[in-house]
Amino acid sequence: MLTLKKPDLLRQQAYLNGQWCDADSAQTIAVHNPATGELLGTVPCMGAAETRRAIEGAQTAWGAWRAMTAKERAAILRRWFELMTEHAQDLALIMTAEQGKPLAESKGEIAYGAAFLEWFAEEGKRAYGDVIPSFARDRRVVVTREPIGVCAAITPWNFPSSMITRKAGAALAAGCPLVVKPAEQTPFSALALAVLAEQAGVPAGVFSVLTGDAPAIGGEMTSSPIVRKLSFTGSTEVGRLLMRQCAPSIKKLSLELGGNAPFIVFDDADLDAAVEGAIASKYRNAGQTCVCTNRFYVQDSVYDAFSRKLVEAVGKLRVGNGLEDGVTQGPLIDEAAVAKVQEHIADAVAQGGRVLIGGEPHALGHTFFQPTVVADALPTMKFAREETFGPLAPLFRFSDDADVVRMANDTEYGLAAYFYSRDLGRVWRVAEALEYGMVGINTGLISNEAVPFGGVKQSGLGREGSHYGLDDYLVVKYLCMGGL
Ligand SMILES: NC(=O)c1ccc[n+]([C@@H]2O[C@H](COP(=O)([O-])OP(=O)(O)OC[C@H]3O[C@@H](n4cnc5c(N)ncnc54)[C@H](O)[C@@H]3O)[C@@H](O)[C@H]2O)c1
Ligand SMILES: O=C[C@H](O)CS(=O)(=O)O
Repeated sequence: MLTLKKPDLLRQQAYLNGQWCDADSAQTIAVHNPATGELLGTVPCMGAAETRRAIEGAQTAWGAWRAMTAKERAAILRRWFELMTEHAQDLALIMTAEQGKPLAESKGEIAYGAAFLEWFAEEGKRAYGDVIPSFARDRRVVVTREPIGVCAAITPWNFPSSMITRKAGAALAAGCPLVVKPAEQTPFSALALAVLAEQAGVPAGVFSVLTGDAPAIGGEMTSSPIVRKLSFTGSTEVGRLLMRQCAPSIKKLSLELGGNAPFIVFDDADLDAAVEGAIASKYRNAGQTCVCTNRFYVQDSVYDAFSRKLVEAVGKLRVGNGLEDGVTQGPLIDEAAVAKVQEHIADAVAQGGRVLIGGEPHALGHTFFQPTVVADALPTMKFAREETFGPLAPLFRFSDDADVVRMANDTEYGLAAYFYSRDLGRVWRVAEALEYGMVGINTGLISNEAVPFGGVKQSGLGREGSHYGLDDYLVVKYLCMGGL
């Protein structure tokens, strides 16, 4: 069982309109530790009725929340940030227990997630409008930016804390209340955020966390006329479904969806730096991030050297329970995730792919999997088109720049891309030709609260973080004052 300095951070009730409560049906969902299979606890299995109450509570709370000054809202968000920072160790322990990532990565996510509260506390004070030179002598034109209203959010298991604060920070700073449904695999991180939100002074109804039946809760969020905006982070498949469900009520949408990131190593790359970036962008969270590299393209003349260096670095990764010191790769989230990785490896080998390291479930059992590198990858292999979402690095060869850019862009996704080159002209040409929302150049780590995070094509809509992220929770109002 978890030993926390602040034991009441681990809640087995949902947080609705300032109250901790069970499901109307008293039904619960069990939550297990993916590293050990042990039962961590249960959370309420809520549905449409509880969701409706949370949305109505948010509508009730909205008036007073939007009437606060941006500075007053900022003070509460800042306090929430401070409490997250103060309790980072406990929050990280909860996250590693329910999601599996190494404790160091969990601590990193808590700091990253808290930073969105800190960032948007300040950004909310800069929701500037405009005064536009009038089109008539007797009129004056003013533009204001106002909170869109009650917002709903549905978030994934792979970053169970920061994917919530990335939305909550922007929504609350803009003056909007937010109702959140976290992933069923990782509810405790979300509920711990609610404990600290309550302590920070977030008023009842401004931030609620529902756990339970995803289609029922999502169905209410997407159909309620009170909900003006939905922010979703998760798979492209579910994103499409939610987009369809929101269409009848014309909700504003933020969609942070799937990816299939290319990682291009040109012949003029610093290979040691490229390997460091490859490890960071491929094996973080055991390959379970939306911006993880899914395809490595290595130029012919450096293919063997890069492959050798990468295999050497992958061999140093240590697989184990994320609570153990020195572990750098935890388990995958569930058996389905393991099966997907095995399917992609088997498909590649059947087409001539060569496993250079790994390739099998780890001897630790459960959902641990060996960090894997496969050489001689081909465009006909499944990982060329499907997001693996696991610790598998396929190595494709390429000859010239135009060819590799074409291959890199040959996907319905467009979230993140990476490449290594030290030729300035090549850097600009390739950066401008890649059809992605985010491009890492000579780096494998691009995420931060101050940058516009998001994709193009079927990786989503909108941006999170940065000053762009606030726009998604505001609407523009044009005031025309006549008779002057
Ligand atoms: N672009 C990003 O920022 C980002 C971040 C994290 C994860 N992802 C993507 O998410 C996927 C993996 O995460 P996942 O397995 O949690 O995704 P998922 O789409 O299966 O689940 C995400 C959330 O949607 C909920 N959900 C599922 N079906 C639903 C329904 N019918 N109605 C309402 N809610 C529903 C789940 O309960 C969960 O809370 C990957 O494709 C990954 O690339 C993207
Ligand atoms: O899985 C996608 C998240 O957005 C991860 S991160 O923002 O790159 O940390």
